[in-house]
Amino acid sequence: MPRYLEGWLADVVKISLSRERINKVRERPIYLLSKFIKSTIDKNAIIAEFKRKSPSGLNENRDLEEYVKFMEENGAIGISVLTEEKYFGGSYSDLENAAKIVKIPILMKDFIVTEKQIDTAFNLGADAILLIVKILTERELINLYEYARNLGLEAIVEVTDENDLKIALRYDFNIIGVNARNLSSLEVNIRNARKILEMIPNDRIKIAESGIKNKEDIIELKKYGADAFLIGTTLMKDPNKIKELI
Ligand SMILES: O=C(O)c1ccccc1NCC(=O)[C@H](O)[C@H](O)COP(=O)(O)O
Repeated sequence: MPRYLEGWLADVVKISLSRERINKVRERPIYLLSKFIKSTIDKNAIIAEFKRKSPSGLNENRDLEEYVKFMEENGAIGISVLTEEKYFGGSYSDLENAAKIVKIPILMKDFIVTEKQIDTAFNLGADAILLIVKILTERELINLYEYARNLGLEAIVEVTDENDLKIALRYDFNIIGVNARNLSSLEVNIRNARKILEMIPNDRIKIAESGIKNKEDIIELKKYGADAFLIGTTLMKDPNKIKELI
């Protein structure tokens, strides 16, 4: 059973626990996110996120196919697709549709607490999944990580504070996401994210997530060790921004 949670997080985990596995034969090769990030030298490694709405108040209904195609054509090295339905307006069909279009890594962005969700990610063509330290027990985190790796998927292990990071660094998770957004209060604290980034050893791939608005934010986060940048709201509001952020 995931960790004790309150409010919307408890609700979103309860929904995750009951989501059905989608049984479908995977139709695309696996594109390793770690490889794409490590081989990005001449530009910023941007993972462009598709999310229609969010608890923080985003509400942007764009054409998914157009968005993901545009991001790939303009240099994004990955796509994050929200598949959580209630709070983010996402769906498994969004993931399936994105997988038919792009030839760059796709992250299934959801609140993953079951193996069924990881099976669905693999079957629908995702290349990576998100494992959020804040909502999982350590045993669940390890088990789900190994389950994903056994399918050939990579996992971004997401931390939001020093306690989460202390847990994540006990294991050899090779991709760590630092979310500047507090998942309960929704407050975005870039300063805190920079402090967490600095605490991560350089043998891990570090992804800065949330609150990235402009090139200055990227330059600053790079100074603190970020290798890649997961950007949703800024790009959903104005996809052309990718041209100045890349
Ligand atoms: O986006 C939200 O409002 C949100 C609220 C609570 C938990 C997670 C949330 N979003 C998921 C994410 O981590 C972000 O979508 C992602 O990091 C991109 O953030 P942003 O560029 O600030 O949209």
